[in-house]
Amino acid sequence: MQEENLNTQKMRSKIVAGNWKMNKNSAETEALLTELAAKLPDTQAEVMVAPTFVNLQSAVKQLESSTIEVIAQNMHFGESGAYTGEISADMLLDIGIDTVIIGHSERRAYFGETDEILAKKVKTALKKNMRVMFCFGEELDDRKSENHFNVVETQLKNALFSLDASAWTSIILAYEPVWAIGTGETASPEQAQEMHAFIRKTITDAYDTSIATNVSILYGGSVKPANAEEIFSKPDVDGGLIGGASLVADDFVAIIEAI
Ligand SMILES: O=C[C@H](O)COP(=O)(O)O
Repeated sequence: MQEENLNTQKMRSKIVAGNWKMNKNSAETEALLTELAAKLPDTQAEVMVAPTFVNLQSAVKQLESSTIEVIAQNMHFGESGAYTGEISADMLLDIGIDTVIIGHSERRAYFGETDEILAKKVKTALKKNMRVMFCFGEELDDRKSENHFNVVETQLKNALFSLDASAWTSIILAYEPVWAIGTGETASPEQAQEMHAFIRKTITDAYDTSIATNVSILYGGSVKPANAEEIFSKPDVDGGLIGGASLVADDFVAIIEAI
């Protein structure tokens, strides 16, 4: 059993991703990427950054010779057409981006993205052979009423559980309890581990153990240099999706070092 755990641990990637949200103009983006590339520690983890749409293309060019991957914060489910203000999967691919965040709680809360919309986005991204970093997580009321496991299970089921088993090699999960995002509140390492283990069990029930053990599950929500190591030490936590702390090179580097 111990041997099996070691093997399965090796098979899934460790990932640290920085979601810059609506921060950093072009000069600031270039400066932060320059600093990050210079300070990037030796790591087995995949390191990703998600600048704003307008700076994606220059970021890709700037990081051409770096191992840091540039990813997108969002995309539309349509392939092209009359969707004013939106960006398609093909447009991202065209500038060298093949990983996209889908389902961030801010997209759900402020832009009305429902499970149904997210399921369509996931489907389009996978059809285009993109990798999806799918975000989900409960709100404070769900946690208080101890409904958090049900909420998370429903979010996964609605957006992901109709996918073919083969699609799961292109899925990264990011569990982000909404009450811990940008609030300074963090789920305790034990709360994170408890939920991540539940997520793996839910995937095992819906698919099988192999898919569940091979999918990377990141934790997001006020990860900082001070708490990263303890959170990342939990067996079912495979890294983090970092907001605020990814905007400061030294903090992001310290979080990468913690994995
Ligand atoms: O996408 C990142 C998450 O929303 C976490 O943000 P935060 O680290 O600022 O809490």
